[in-house]
Amino acid sequence: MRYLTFALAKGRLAKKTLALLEQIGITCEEMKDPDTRKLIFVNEELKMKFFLSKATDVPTYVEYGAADIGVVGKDTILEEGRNLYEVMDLGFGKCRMCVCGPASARELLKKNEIIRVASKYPVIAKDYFNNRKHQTVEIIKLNGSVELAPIVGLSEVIVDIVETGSTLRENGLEVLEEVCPLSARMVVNQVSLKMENERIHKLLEDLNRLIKEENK
Ligand SMILES: Nc1ncnc2c1ncn2[C@@H]1O[C@H](COP(=O)(O)OP(=O)(O)OP(=O)(O)O)[C@@H](O)[C@H]1O
Ligand SMILES: O=P(O)(O)OC[C@H]1O[C@H](OP(=O)(O)OP(=O)(O)O)[C@H](O)[C@@H]1O
Repeated sequence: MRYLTFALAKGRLAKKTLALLEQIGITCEEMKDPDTRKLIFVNEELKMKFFLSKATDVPTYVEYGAADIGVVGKDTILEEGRNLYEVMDLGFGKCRMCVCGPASARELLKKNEIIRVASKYPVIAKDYFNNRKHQTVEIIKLNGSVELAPIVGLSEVIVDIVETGSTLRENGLEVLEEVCPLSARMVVNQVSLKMENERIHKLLEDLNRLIKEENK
């Protein structure tokens, strides 16, 4: 039997991803060691391999088949635009992609004026405003602390993730429009879904059952 390889996003989603897999009997003890510098972990019994990578790289590993299965946020899937199958909403890591800014920016969005939009997610931001043909926007790519942009005058608004809303509140900003809801998703390589159909379907069935029970 060949190994089934999982690419998991490190960071915020990692802990819950590992906990979810553990609940359906997919474990890898070695991976839990916080001091390990190892990058890939093997469960010989299950014939499975696991690695954690930067979230934005998960869709790349899965598209090329270096991983059969990936777990990553919907935001990353949309931004990376890779060829893969999104097979399941895992129901954790819930947040929203929003257009945010100071309350005064509301008027600019209504008036269809030219606006500058700062974001870590230039593709999502561009797609969102492209659908509004009447508004011209300049997208400015940032790599973090995006809320700074309207405060220091880099942009009028931002497109960013909002979870609790604390970052916005503490910086005098608010949600102006919602782009889409987000959560962690399972993605599968297109060839693997055919070649490893049985094993992947069993995994999806187990996860579905678990998620349904948890939501009861
Ligand atoms: N409050 C939140 N802020 C950001 N991402 C969140 C939040 N809640 C859930 N998520 C999910 O977690 C993922 C981000 O995880 P993480 O914060 O580890 O990465 P990151 O900050 O984008 O990475 P990096 O620090 O490498 O830029 C997002 O892709 C999103 O799907
Ligand atoms: O609504 P909240 O609960 O405040 O969460 C949202 C904030 O968290 C994320 O930033 P992160 O901590 O990943 O830092 P970054 O901005 O440097 O990416 C996101 O980009 C928002 O800034």
